[in-house]
Amino acid sequence: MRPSLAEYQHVHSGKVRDLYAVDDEHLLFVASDRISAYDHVLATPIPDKGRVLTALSGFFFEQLGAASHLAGPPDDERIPAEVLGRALVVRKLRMVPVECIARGYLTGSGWADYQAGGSVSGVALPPGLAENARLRPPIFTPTTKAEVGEHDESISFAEVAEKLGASLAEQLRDATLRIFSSASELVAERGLTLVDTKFEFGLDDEGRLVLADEALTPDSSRYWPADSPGTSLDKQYVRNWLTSPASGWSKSGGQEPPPLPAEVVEATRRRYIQLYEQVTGLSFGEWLPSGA
Ligand SMILES: N#Cc1c(N)ncnc1-c1cnn(Cc2cccc(F)c2)c1
Repeated sequence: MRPSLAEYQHVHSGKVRDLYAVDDEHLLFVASDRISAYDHVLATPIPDKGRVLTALSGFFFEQLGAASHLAGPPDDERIPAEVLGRALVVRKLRMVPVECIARGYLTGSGWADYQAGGSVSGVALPPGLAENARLRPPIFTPTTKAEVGEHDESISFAEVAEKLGASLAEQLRDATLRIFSSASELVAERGLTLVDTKFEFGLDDEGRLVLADEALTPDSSRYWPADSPGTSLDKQYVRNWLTSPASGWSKSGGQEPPPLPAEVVEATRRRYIQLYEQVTGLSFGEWLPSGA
């Protein structure tokens, strides 16, 4: 008999994820169907988003072979029925207070930083690069972990080393770039470009570095179709509608975004499922709960 979610102590809620204590050594990492856009958590959930992102994390935790915080299978008996398929049991770690970002392309905030100063998180880049330019080799561009409502701020590798010590800083950089490169190769074989990603790491009781949080989901990463650089795969329908006259909303108006039309919700749901099936080669219809 599975426990109910109410039996677990709520630990933390982010914009789209929730964390509960299972016992002294384990947490329940829950992905919601909430979606954020333009720094707002939208009023309209995307059905199956939490299940898709959990299935993707589980896939990469298994495929990449890196030491991860995963502490049980997707149908672990400790997972309550109401979140089965969108929750994982994970080991409790001492979390490293740095967001570990790898970039294979110059886009998003990296492009903005480059335009402003010719570098990203202290990594100097050649002049004259265009937006979406490929970065060979990929670069490590860490940020702080901002408080709720604040934005993460770029920090240099030297600042990470000053904050955490040179050895741990080097481990974070090496692990981030190694896992990013492995995942990039894997998804490239499936017609996708992994543009950038944010990893979070923790330390276990023996002081070993362990991959935590979510892994290579569209919430922590950018993916492009390999033949269409710059095309967001998951939130394009939402962003296009929100910034179209049809929504009656303005990014700069200070208002909460309006609810999404059903067709935008369904198109976005299908995009998430399509990304999962393209990355994994598996049918999302086989993912939990399937009468588990
Ligand atoms: N992963 C992980 C993890 C771990 N394995 N051990 C200890 N702490 C964490 C942990 C603490 N905060 N977060 C971010 C986060 C995730 C999910 C939902 C939220 F609200 C917030 C992660």
